[in-house]
Amino acid sequence: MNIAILSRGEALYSTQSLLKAGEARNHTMEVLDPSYCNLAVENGKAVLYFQNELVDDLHAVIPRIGASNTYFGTNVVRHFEAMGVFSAVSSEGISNSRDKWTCFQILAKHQIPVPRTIYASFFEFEEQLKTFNGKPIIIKLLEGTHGEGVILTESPQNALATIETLNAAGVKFLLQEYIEEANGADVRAIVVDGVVVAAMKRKCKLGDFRSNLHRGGTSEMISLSSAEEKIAIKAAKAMNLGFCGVDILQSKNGPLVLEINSTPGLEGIENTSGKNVSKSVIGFIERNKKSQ
Ligand SMILES: Nc1ncnc2c1ncn2[C@@H]1O[C@H](COP(=O)(O)OP(=O)(O)OP(=O)(O)O)[C@@H](O)[C@H]1O
Repeated sequence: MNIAILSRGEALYSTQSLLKAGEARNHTMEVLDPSYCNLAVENGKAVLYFQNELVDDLHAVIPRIGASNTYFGTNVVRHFEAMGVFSAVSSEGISNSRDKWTCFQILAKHQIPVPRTIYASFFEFEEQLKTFNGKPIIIKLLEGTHGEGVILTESPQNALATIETLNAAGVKFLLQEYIEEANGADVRAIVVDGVVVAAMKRKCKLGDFRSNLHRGGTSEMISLSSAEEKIAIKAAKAMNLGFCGVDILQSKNGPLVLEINSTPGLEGIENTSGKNVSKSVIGFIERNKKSQ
């Protein structure tokens, strides 16, 4: 098969890992930078050019769309879908997972437990702060990533000052209960084709509450409980994502889905779990091709 990885970073670990996994299965692999894809509708058909060259020989794409390129990158994926090219990550799943509130709405629709979260108009936020009964509150930017844009406020006064500042800067955010018993850790499960293929526990560095590896967190191997495994699979399905990372907080009331990542980094998870996630993604593409 001819498979393209849609990535702006050919040298990145994740891109290289996917390239190698595809080549090991004798597929013709290439990397296309979505920023150089030109999209057209010609004679009623979706057509795509990479710079000036027509791209009409691909069987599948593996999107690795970064947060800084969500709008155009998702359009490129949607264009391939319109051309009948199989995408390992759906354009719908990418755009829905990038906006944290949209993601929570979809998870709620599918009865998937998440931390108590509030999105309200600025006029209502002060009232809504009271519903947290003076407990610490997490304030999150709707489109933050790598733990940037996640703030822990210890008191309602801090929360109000933060909210007023974000509002003055014109930034959209949500309020969320702080799951203290998670103890600065979360679980990342990688789901491919409805199966958890790898998992790890991430722990924050001393003095932080965010477990992101980009924020200096550390990771260790973990076996998921059956409740965690079920919730990860259900969340990926609800988001229509054939390949994604599901972040879970271990709360006293059971696992809570924190977020879905449509472009999960592969370096941390493959090295920590010892699992070849890329091989699973290529297998997913092969099975899909066979069932066509
Ligand atoms: N409600 C919460 N209670 C406890 N800890 C939390 C909560 N929300 C976030 N955290 C911690 O902060 C980290 C970053 O939060 P979140 O995953 O929402 O941010 P992000 O910027 O979207 O990260 P990512 O790069 O994974 O997309 C989480 O991994 C978790 O450790």
